[in-house]
Amino acid sequence: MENKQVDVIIIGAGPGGLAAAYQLANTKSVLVIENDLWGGTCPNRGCDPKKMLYSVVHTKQQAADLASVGLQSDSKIDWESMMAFKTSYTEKVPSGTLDGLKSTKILTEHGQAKFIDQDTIMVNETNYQAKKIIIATGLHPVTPEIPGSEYIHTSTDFLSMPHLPEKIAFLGGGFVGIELANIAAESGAEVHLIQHNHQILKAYPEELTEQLVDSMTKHGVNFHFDTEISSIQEKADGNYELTGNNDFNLEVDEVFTSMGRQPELDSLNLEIPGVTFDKRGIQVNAFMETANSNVYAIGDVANKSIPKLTPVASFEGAYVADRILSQSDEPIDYPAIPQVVYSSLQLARTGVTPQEAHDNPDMYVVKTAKAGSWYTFNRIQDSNAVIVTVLDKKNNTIVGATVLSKIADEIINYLTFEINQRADKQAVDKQILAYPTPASDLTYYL
Ligand SMILES: Cc1cc2nc3c(=O)[nH]c(=O)nc-3n(C[C@H](O)[C@H](O)[C@H](O)COP(=O)(O)OP(=O)(O)OC[C@H]3O[C@@H](n4cnc5c(N)ncnc54)[C@H](O)[C@@H]3O)c2cc1C
Ligand SMILES: NC(=O)c1ccc[n+]([C@@H]2O[C@H](COP(=O)([O-])OP(=O)(O)OC[C@H]3O[C@@H](n4cnc5c(N)ncnc54)[C@H](O)[C@@H]3O)[C@@H](O)[C@H]2O)c1
Repeated sequence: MENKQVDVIIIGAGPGGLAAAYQLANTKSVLVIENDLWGGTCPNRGCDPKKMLYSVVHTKQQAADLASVGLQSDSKIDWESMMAFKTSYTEKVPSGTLDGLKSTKILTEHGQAKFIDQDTIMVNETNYQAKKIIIATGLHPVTPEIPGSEYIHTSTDFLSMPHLPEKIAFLGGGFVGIELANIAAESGAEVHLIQHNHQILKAYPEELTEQLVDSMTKHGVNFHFDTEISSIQEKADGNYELTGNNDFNLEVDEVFTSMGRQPELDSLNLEIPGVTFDKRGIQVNAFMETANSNVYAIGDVANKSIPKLTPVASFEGAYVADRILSQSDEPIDYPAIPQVVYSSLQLARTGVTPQEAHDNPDMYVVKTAKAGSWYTFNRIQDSNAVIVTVLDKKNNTIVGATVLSKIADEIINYLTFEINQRADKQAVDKQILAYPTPASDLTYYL
């Protein structure tokens, strides 16, 4: 057994771990340990491959919406070519990430990391000791504990499926279920989305999630609300029979879990450094320190009521690196965080929610714009566009926004920027922005 010493060990080479590693690498000796794909979830089996498939699907959906205004097209998705396009990107991610780390003189180990002492990690028969250790091991999909659970696939399997099955079920209508159901249905599969209660995407206002359900239904997704699957049986023809409450019964070619993700903590031996955790992740304080102040947890694996997203993981990685370099004595301070669900319509939100605003009428005003007939949205036949803004009564600046539109991703970024800049109408009106664009509407939101 070899023993080595470094300044900082980072477990997990996803967006969180990598952001910390690069920021530390100039002045510290850094070891990054990864047990699977270099780059982590987002570029290998999350955001990036998903959005490549979505780009193709979304263009088809936009073309169909413009049919009534002169666009004649009969677009069809060829799953195999679309997957090849995705793979042309993802196949280069692990080696590209590893090359990047090596060229920055960051030490790397491929293998399962585990604590064997408060400050020592064992990987591949080597013990590495460090003053500071950062855990950035992310999440993995939850699978229900029901008979037949071994037949259930995950989002990772979906994003590398060589062929599109004819009939698919997704268990759970959160981010993953909604986004993948849209891709599968638009690509030609019969899609069933099973949600155990009455609302998909519970963090969003119900009026808007209902509109998204209407839109997705028109695009071929079959929703089954208040339905919980209790068993899955393999049939003689290789199909799967799903059985649930209220006599629910459905036969499909493939079934995917999309009912949430849980922290990746297996075999880390967290009791050795005294790091505490629960089913929502590793407990951290306002400095991202765990119960052992020399061990940090960042990104998806940290138990925080902050959206679990790539830019959040990178933000936390950079923050912890700053702290280790003694550049920051301040608790982590998040700006407004935008979240977007990419489906037949995009549903996005940032900052103060309409619900929080309704609960605090002395502080906030809520403005709802049914914007389908505005020039920007009419031009792209986005007749369902809704923009809900929350304004701070004191200074009339935007502090929150929720957007349902085909271009909600773009609009929410502008609004997030306005929120973080605390821009009032005067500040926005001082800008000259290209016209006609979604940004040229910014003045109307104030
Ligand atoms: C289908 C899907 C779509 C998504 N789409 C978006 C999106 O559009 N936008 C967005 O912002 N976010 C999206 N996300 C979320 C995003 O991928 C995560 O928030 C982000 O990857 C979190 O980064 P992380 O560094 O915390 O963890 P991860 O990226 O999960 O990286 C953790 C790494 O740690 C490794 N690891 C785990 N245990 C060990 C161990 N014991 N030893 C060594 N290595 C270990 C893992 O193999 C992994 O590579 C999506 C997620 C999924 C699943
Ligand atoms: N566009 C994005 O930013 C994006 C995309 C995908 C994933 N993500 C990240 O990944 C995380 C995980 O996404 P997710 O969709 O797996 O989880 P989620 O928590 O967003 O959604 C899970 C859904 O499954 C439902 N559910 C739970 N148990 C069920 C059961 N037994 N039967 C039927 N439905 C059930 C829940 O009510 C919920 O609607 C997200 O919170 C997000 O941070 C982000």
